[in-house]
Amino acid sequence: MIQCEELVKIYKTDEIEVVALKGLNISIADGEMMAIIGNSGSGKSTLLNILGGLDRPSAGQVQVGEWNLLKISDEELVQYKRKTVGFIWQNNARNLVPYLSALENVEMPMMLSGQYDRAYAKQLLEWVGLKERMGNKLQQLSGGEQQRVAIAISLANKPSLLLADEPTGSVDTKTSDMIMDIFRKLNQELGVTIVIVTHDMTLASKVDRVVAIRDGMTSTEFIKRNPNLDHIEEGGSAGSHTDTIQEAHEEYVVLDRAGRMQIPRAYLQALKIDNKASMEFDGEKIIIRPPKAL
Ligand SMILES: Nc1ncnc2c1ncn2[C@@H]1O[C@H](COP(=O)(O)OP(=O)(O)OP(=O)(O)O)[C@@H](O)[C@H]1O
Repeated sequence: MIQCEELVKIYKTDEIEVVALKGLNISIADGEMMAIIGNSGSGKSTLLNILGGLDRPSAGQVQVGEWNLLKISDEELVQYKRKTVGFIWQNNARNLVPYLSALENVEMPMMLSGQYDRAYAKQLLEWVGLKERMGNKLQQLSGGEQQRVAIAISLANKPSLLLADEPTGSVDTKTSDMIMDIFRKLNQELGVTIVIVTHDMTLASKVDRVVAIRDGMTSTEFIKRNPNLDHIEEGGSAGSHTDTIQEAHEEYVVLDRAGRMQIPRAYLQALKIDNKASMEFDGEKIIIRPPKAL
């Protein structure tokens, strides 16, 4: 579904240039539900905004389904945003209207795109557990309920890709679990591809694949050892909220096509490796050491 190669994003202001993505590679399969983690400023939102068509890449390749987002025209981009992609933010105040009901909020984007369908709007609100509250005005709903309205809105145009930037950032654990359950249901029953950007490791540990971004590039990847654990967890007999990524997932370092990889700064500092290292292949493994003293 998504293929990014050597993706670069440069923000230019009057004085400075910020290189937010520095040749990022990532591919995400059709129907996958995965998470992206990384420190503040590592480029997560920049990547998500590019994938959502909210921002233009500076160089590299980025393909989402049939769309080449580097070459896409402005008119096509409007179509892309309407038809292919749905977006959920941490703070949804900007795309919810407080004096309209939950149902009206979901119907509005449908009207704007000429695909008005009240029955479907109701069905979406039922999906997110708001059947009884759909007539309530947004301002009468709790933060977690509003977030679920936002999820229903993001699905109003039947997107095949759902992008969520810190979707559980401002809700409690119970609502966060509920939102993850909704995502899983959407993913499994409707086949929507879901990409979640998060700081929340508990949430990240619930998806099959987690990709870490460091300094504008993908650095490590965590793959769940037993993808079936989630289903057991739903029944309440396995898994727990204290699951960390390390417990449930195997960690791999990401290599790009040219064989480049990122070595964590902490390792380099511990070994006092600065701008070069010695590398040795012993037939089984590769050993990286500080350079020999000359
Ligand atoms: N519109 C912009 N203009 C200039 N620089 C920007 C802009 N947006 C982001 N940046 C810079 O690009 C880099 C990556 O930012 P980004 O928001 O993608 O990080 P992030 O990983 O999502 O961080 P956070 O977890 O704090 O949201 C940062 O150095 C940021 O300051």
